[in-house]
Amino acid sequence: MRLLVSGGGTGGHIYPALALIERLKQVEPGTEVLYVGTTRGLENRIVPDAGIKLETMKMQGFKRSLSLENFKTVYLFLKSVHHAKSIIRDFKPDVVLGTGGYVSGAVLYAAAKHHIPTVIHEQNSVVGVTNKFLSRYVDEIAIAFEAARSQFPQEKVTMVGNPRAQQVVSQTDSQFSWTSYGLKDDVPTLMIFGGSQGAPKINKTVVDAIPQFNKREYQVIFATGQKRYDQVKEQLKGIQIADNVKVVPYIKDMPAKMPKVAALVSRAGATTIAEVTALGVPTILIPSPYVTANHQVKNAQALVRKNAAVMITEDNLDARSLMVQADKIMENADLRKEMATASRKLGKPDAADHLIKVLHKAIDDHQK
Ligand SMILES: CC(=O)N[C@H]1[C@@H](OP(=O)(O)OP(=O)(O)OC[C@H]2O[C@@H](n3ccc(=O)[nH]c3=O)[C@H](O)[C@@H]2O)O[C@H](CO)[C@@H](O)[C@@H]1O
Repeated sequence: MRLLVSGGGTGGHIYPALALIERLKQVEPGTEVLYVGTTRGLENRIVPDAGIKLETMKMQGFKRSLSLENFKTVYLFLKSVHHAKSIIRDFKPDVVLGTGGYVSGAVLYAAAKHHIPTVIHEQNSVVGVTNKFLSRYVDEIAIAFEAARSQFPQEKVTMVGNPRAQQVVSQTDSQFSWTSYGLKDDVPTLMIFGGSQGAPKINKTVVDAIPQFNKREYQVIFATGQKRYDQVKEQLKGIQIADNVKVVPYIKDMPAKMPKVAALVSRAGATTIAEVTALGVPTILIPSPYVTANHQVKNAQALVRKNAAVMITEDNLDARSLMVQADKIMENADLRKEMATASRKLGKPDAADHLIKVLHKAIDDHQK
């Protein structure tokens, strides 16, 4: 298959695309892939790291208020559609997949106008602006939460889950060892990160909690977000960090590591949730209050209702509330087992295979 993929800005849109590509290359070894991203998003690091060819375009989002910047946005969008058309002419894809972010808006719109089969993947329960716009033009829409179905033209929708779920469950036998971080393999590990970019409030709270984490029997791996690492190091000045706590900018190759954590503290982004439910990782979710229609709270509630996770709202987050929940879970293996079982019931560990079927359906329907 010749697959053109576009999704950008943040890890939650990029990792599902990469997981799909990895699986597609396994089942269809002749697959050729080209990825189109923005010049600024996380894809600039993550996509080439995964050995996938990346083309970039300059994009920006709309401002909510009327502003001159919006004219620039429209100009950049039209320029990107033009650029995307030339990429499509050169690459000649069989199908184009969009996983969200402004860049996928331009690429999928151009592909649909070119009569190339198109599929979008929506990771969230509340549909993103770009996918909402594209839903009129594309052939197929793959979703990961049932709640998204009614927000799209229903005849195009198929439930697939999130391909990243399949990727993490396929690596549960990885050789990864916590000793590579200076931690131990026989001690329960609590992993902490605030989404793919880190979250200042979570970071500050963890910094405040470090004197207590230092004294625990469990160990902690804390990723601050690449861009926020220097700020956290500044906050950490004068605070002692014991051997059981490690602070890093970013955790690469999460599919090898997440199966080896006892519990996770994180934002409630859709891709993170797909990973933890596929693996059954007990989770403390701190939804971002800065996202469209508060969708992370809805993501989190789906797990909390089934006792697969606990939620701390950002309003109630401080070192004390974090430690209460962290200790409750990390110091009780039976509770972790119960949460893991509940979480796994919500997982969709064959999502990539389902999405591949949808790609083929789009191709086949065009040949009819
Ligand atoms: C602020 C914002 O707009 N957030 C959105 C964004 O979140 P965000 O990009 O944070 O996405 P998710 O939480 O869904 O995914 C984060 C991804 O990054 C990985 N990871 C994280 C930290 C790290 O050090 N290493 C690493 O690999 C996680 O394992 C996961 O695969 O996209 C999601 C999916 O569309 C949405 O649900 C979120 O609401």
